[in-house]
Amino acid sequence: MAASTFQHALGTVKFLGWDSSPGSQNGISTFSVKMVSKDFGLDMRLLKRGNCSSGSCKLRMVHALASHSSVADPVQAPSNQNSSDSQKKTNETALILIRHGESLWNEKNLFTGCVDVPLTQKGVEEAIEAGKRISNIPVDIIYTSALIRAQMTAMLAMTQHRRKKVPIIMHNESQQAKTWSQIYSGDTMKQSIPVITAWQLNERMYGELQGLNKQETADRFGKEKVHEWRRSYDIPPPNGESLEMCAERAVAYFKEQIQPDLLTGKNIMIAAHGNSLRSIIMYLDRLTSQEVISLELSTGIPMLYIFKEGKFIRRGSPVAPSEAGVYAYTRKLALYRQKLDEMLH
Ligand SMILES: O=C(O)[C@@H](CO)OP(=O)(O)O
Repeated sequence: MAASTFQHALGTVKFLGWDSSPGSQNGISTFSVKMVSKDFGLDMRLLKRGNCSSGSCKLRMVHALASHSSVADPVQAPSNQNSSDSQKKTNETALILIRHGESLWNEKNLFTGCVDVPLTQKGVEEAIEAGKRISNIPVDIIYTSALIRAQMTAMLAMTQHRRKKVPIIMHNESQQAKTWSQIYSGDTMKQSIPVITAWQLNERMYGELQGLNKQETADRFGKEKVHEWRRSYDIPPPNGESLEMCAERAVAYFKEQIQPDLLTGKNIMIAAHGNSLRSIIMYLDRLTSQEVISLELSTGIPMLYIFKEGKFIRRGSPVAPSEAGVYAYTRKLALYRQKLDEMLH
């Protein structure tokens, strides 16, 4: 039989054909399928025995196998995993945005931009506190920037999550990195959350201000000039990116990579930066370039959105893991939390 592909919610499943191995004896045929999951960057070849002979039967078995190997949460997450037309159907999913905790250069009041600086002790504590606040909200995929302060924040926050899945950074930078970081257990995968890193979510590149002290720069160039560089929409700092330029790549990435995951029912957390998140919030909340100027984000504060019927509904920041308002708002979130309670008691 010619190789055929099958579209599963988790990725593309490719039927590679019948195997002529000893498994095809005694009327039991062996067939081989390959599953390429977008979520896990997974490229897994599986051998499965089956006794089907018709093409449709084979495809059904391939589907069953793909479902078996999926990262679907045994706690019924508020997603449409059981729906065959989940691509089109209306979903209600959670989107958490979190700016990284305080970095060593935040503490020193230095322009940071794309310089890769780690968290301070306070930043570590902020990330853990943020994790407590979202510990009852489902997370299926994590997106972070390529910078360590956002990645540390995401990882530390997930140590507090009640579902206790393991966040795993996907290494797709080369074929070797991909191959060497593969997971070969479906069960282990079910207990994992893919962490996708993307430079497009990086902080706005601050050009020749990177490494300069913010106060000293204001003293030297004037308060107004520095405020214009920091908070105007379309005026870039010397040889750096304006917020508009940062928004072009961050929002394009959100629309092309993250929004399709939300549409297929995935609950997403994005750990990123002051300006890349301001850009994304401008898109989510339909802010004008005037309105975004006054938007300020604190370090380590998670913000929750519900994605429903193609719209982003801002829910603000859960103040505590048990905040009633968040769970009262959506039945699916309340149900998820209830299942966690049942599972953990
Ligand atoms: O230095 C930076 O990279 C950013 C975020 O800390 O600063 P600003 O608040 O000026 O955009």
